[in-house]
Formats: sequence, C-alpha cells, structure tokens
Amino acid sequence: MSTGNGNANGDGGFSFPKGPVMPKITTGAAKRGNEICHDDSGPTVNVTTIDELHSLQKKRSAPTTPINQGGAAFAAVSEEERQKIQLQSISASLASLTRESGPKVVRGDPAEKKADGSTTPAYAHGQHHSIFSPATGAVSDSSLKFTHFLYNLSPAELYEQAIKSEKGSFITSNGALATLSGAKTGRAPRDKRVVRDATTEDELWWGKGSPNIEMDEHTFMVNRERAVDYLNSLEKVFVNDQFLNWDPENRIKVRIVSARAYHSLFMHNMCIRPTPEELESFGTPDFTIYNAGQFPCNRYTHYMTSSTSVDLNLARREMVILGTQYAGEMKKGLFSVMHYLMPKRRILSLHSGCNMGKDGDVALFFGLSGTGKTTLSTDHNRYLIGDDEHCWTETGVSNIEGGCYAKCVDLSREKEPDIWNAIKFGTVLENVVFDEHSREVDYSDKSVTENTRAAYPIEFIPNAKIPCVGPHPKNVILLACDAFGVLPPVSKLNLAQTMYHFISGYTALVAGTEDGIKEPTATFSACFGAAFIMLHPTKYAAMLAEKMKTQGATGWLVNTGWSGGSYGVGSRIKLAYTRKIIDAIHSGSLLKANFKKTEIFGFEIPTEIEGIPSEIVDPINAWSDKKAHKETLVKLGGLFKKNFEVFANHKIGVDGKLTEEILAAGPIF
Ligand SMILES: Nc1ncnc2c1ncn2[C@@H]1O[C@H](COP(=O)(O)OP(=O)(O)OP(=O)(O)O)[C@@H](O)[C@H]1O
Ligand SMILES: O=C([O-])CC(=O)C(=O)O
Ligand SMILES: [Ca+2]
Ligand SMILES: [Mn+2]
Repeated sequence: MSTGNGNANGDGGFSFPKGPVMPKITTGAAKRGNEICHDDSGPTVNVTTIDELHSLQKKRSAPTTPINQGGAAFAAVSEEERQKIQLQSISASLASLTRESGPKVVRGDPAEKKADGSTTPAYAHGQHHSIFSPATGAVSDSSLKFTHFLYNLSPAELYEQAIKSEKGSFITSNGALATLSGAKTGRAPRDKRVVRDATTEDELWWGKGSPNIEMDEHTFMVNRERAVDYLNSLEKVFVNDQFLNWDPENRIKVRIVSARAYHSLFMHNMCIRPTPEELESFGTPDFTIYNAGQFPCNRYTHYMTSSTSVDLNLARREMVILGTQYAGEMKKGLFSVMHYLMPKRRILSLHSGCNMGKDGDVALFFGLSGTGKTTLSTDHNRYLIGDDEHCWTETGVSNIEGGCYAKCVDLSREKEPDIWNAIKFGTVLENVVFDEHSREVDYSDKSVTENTRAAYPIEFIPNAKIPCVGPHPKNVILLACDAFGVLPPVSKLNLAQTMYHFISGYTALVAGTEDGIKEPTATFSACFGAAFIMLHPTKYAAMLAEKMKTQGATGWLVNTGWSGGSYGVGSRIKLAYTRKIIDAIHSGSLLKANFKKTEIFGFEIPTEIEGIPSEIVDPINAWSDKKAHKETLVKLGGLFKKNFEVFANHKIGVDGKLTEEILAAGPIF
C-alpha cells in the first residue's frame, strides 16, 4: 500500500501514488474533529455594505478652493463662503455673454457614486456648498442645466477620467498616460487669429511675415460663445487654475477650461502648479483659455478659412480654441500672450531652452522646432531651468512654464536618459504607438505622427533648478538643423552676427519621410519663433542685443543637422558630438580655441575641437565635391539674403547704427 508521502521506493526522494487511490490529506481541522472553519484569522472591517467599505478608502484632502476672488482680502473666510466664491467665479468664466447670467455650476463628477450607492448629483441632496445657481429665472433650457466642473484634479484622478471617458487613453508600461490628440497632431499657425482693435492695431506686428492674422472683436465673441455653449453642453468640464513664469514679480494667473482630462493633465504638467496656499489667494485669473477643441468653428463665420480656429483677444485676456485637440496650442497660445505682456514691462520673452552649470553659468538655447532646445538643455551635468519658454529681465532669466514638452521620435535610453526616465506616472505621452498587450512604447513607430511628444513636470528631470530662475546668460547658443550640410557644427558669432541670425531664425527640414531623396527646405522664422511673437521682430532683437552687450554674453551658432553632405549624402551630426561641442562652450574652453573665418557667411570656426573629427569641424573637408559645396553654400546664402529683405529698413538701436552692422553681418558673396 502506498502512503503517498513515504520515501521508501529508492527513487531519488520522490514517490508517486500508485493506482487509483489518492493519498488522504490530513488537516488540522480533522484533528479537532468536525468543526467548521472560521474566517477569523485576522481583524475585520466594521462595515455593513461594500459602499461603506469604499468610503473608508478615501480620506478628505485639504480644500483646494481659492478665496479672495474679486479682491476681498479678508483672512477669515469660512469654508462655505470660500466654496461659494469659487463657484461664482467658475460660473462667471462659463457664462454666455448674450444671456443674462452664468450657468448653474456644480463641483464634482456627475458620474461619481455616492456612499449610498446612488449616482444622483450632489445638488439633489441639498449639498448647497457644491452648487451655485445664478439668481435669475430660466430664460432658456440651457439655463436649467447644470455644468459639472472638475477643478485642479490630481494626475491620478485625471488618469481615471481619461481612461473612463476618452478613447485612445491607456497606461503604458512605463506608467505614462498615452493619449491621442485627434486629427491634428501639430499646431495650426494658419488658423490663429488675433483681435485687431484700436490698441492692438498700433501695438502688434501685422502684415507680411507676421503670425498675427486679424479678426474683429465681434467675430471673436461669436467663437467665444460657440466654445462656451459647447463646454456648457457637456457632462463635465475641467478647470485648471495655475501660474506662468517663475519670476514672482511677473507671474501670470491662468485659468484653463477644457473638455478633456488629457488637456487638463497636459496643462497641469506644463504650467506652474500652485501650492495649496497659493491657490487660496488665487483670486481672479489674469487670462482664460476656453478649449473647445473637439467642436469645430463655423466656416460661415467671418475670417474662418477652415474648421479650426485659435483666437486670441488681448483686451479681454481670453483665448478660444475650436477644431483642434492638439494640446500644444494652449502652451504656445499662452506663450504668445507672454510675448505681448512681457515686452511692455521691458522683459524679453524667448523661445529658448535654458540651463545652468555648477558654477552658475547660464546658457540659452534658441532654435526652431526639432533643432535641439529640449534635448541639449536637458543635460545630466547641468541644472535645467527650462526647455522652451523663458524671460530675460533686468536681474536674470526665468522659465515661463512648469514642465517640458519633449519630442519622442526615436527616443532612446542611451542617448537621452533623463528624458527617457521622465516618462513615468504623471507624464502625458501624445500620439505614440505601443504594444497592445505589454504596453511597451515603440518610439520608432511614426504611424500616428512623427511629432510624438511627452509632457512632464520639470521636477521629473533629476537636476531641475527649482525655482526655475537663474542669473544673466553667459552663452547664447543659436541652434539650426541645417539639412544642406554646409553650416559648421559650431561658429562663434559677434553681436551683429548673433542679431542677424536671431532675426533670420533659420533651420532646414526635410519634408516627409517618404522614399526617394528629398530636397531640404529652408525655413526662416524670426526670433526663432515667428509663430509666437506679437511685436515686430526687431523689437525683440533690439532687446536681445542690448542685454547681450550689457552682460557680455557670447553668441554661438550650432548646427545640429547634416554633415558630410546634404540630406541624402551626409548624415545628421551625432548627438554625442553636438554634446561635446556644447560642453566646450559651457566650460569656456571653446572660447580659447584658435579660429579661422569661413567664406560666404564669415563665421569664426575653431580650427580644431578635441574629440571631434576634423571633417566635421569644417564641413568643407567632408565634401568630396568642393564645387558642389560652394554652390550649396551660395544657394543657402541667397536664401538668407532674400529672407532678410523685409527687415532691411527697420531701424534697431538709438541711431539705427546697429541695423547697418546687422545687415553687413549676413552672408557676403
Ligand atoms: N546632433 C543632434 N543635436 C540635437 N538633437 C539631435 C541631434 N541628432 C538628433 N537629434 C534629435 O533631434 C530632436 C531634437 O528635438 P528637441 O525636442 O530638442 O527640439 P526642440 O528644439 O526642443 O523643439 P520644440 O520647440 O518643437 O520643442 C530630438 O529628437 C533629438 O534626439
Ligand atoms: O508648440 C509645439 O507644439 C511644439 C513646440 O514646442 C514648437 O513647435 O516650438
Ligand atoms: Ca522642446
Ligand atoms: Mn517650442
């Protein structure tokens, strides 16, 4: 007879039951006779329903309701009063301007289950503190409806909102929230409109080359009403109250009303997040965005040339978004506002990255999209001040934003470790492709778009400089991705050359990724950000010249694009080489190099750079066909000249003397 647990078979320690009879398992209970097993080995929860159990899970957090709305600065405001003031403020933001009053607003998710298991909204339970009804009677059905709003939700709450109600929202294996921005995967500068009124008529840059396409006040109101009505028709809207600009004296309070958790989380990451104390005294926002991106504009409306419209009204301090869900519109829309507000205070706003060395040396990185601002300012050996939008004041630099917006195409852990590691819980990952099961992201997959992006709070970068401010810059680095392969990887610029290239704002892109060799296309965008500037480029250029001169900053032009020939022949300069060059700028060693002057552009280029092959340092060495090199150089020089024509008769400096110098600092042939 087999005992089943014996070891007497000499089979190496294993024995198996033989025949059909299974071994009998002896339990403790059996020893104690036929008692019933009790489930009482651990302590139990004292609840009677599952909902009671769930209600134990969440403890109340400190109130995140601003006081001091409308300026009444009385310290001792009751919680109830505070909530009422907030609801009034949100109702005012969401008010139609053609009807008598704002909508009835309720704070909270209409679908949230109550402790009693019901899904009835709070107002039905007489919880007066979370509802606000304007005092007027019903004038239309829309005034009978409630608008639910979700105020400054946390990333975890926004994840849940996105996953519950937005198609295309998933948690990737790194913890980020993958989202889709819809049909638009980049900004739509041709659909941007700015209200032209008596003030902006004189103040702003209009006409040829300007990004400011006009619309009238009335049309703005038509679109604003369209957006507000759309938002109020929804089940719920998201409201973010946040800040722009780390310089406390020039901080701007922004409110973002949006329809998607994606938009709310994006702005949570990209703007400066208020502390609970700061939120208490938030008061009335300085600027409000109405993002009704899912809803198109009406093409019968005057000035509308497509279904997308991004409208800026500086007098009303409002922006309306219709017909695009691409979140970058909000970030860059606010940047436009800063390009208007800051110069009024004699502060220079800059489309640049910014970092600082251990010794306090600050560098600015200018450049058009994709030239390397984020990649090169995110440097493990330096403190990150910001990757995209800055201000330069009388005392130094400050970041406008609270987050970074990195390109993800072909992202690798090896080449960009800090950005790679910043993609984790809380980060918004736009338009990326991932494995349906493992949720592993494939950054090389461009099926949705080439412009895949990650938006994360700046503190996700380990050596972020918090607060994001620093002293005056020592180096001003202009980045260009030259697909013609003729610009040197680094050139030292004098002040006039720096201005010439700042106003030009050159980069070259290779259109599309289709097969076949494509001709590079030169792009010129004044101040490396013509899409965002509001005043004439020479206004910003004059301020930059003045600041660089006073602070003795050195200008550099760094080509992060092609070397060894144009696109198709050469290849993009290795990021490792560019980083070496940037290191040599930061350390001051490159300034001490021997320089020689290049033909056509008249750049000062180092005769050698440690660790960089000589055919890279001087691009002519890499072109086997010297004639083709010269022709390409002349061709590019010609494009610069042609682009600069419109700026030739704008005077910079007190006597316009700098204008002459700047003109002379361009390519000569
Ligand atoms: N030599 C190089 N220098 C810099 N970037 C490089 C280089 N080679 C390849 N790259 C890639 O080019 C891209 C630069 O994009 P980055 O996000 O830094 O642009 P950006 O200037 O911040 O643009 P945007 O204003 O649109 O955010 C990155 O994907 C980076 O990996
Ligand atoms: O704004 C965007 O969508 C991306 C960006 O930083 C730029 O284009 O400069
Ligand atoms: Ca960037
Ligand atoms: Mn940018």
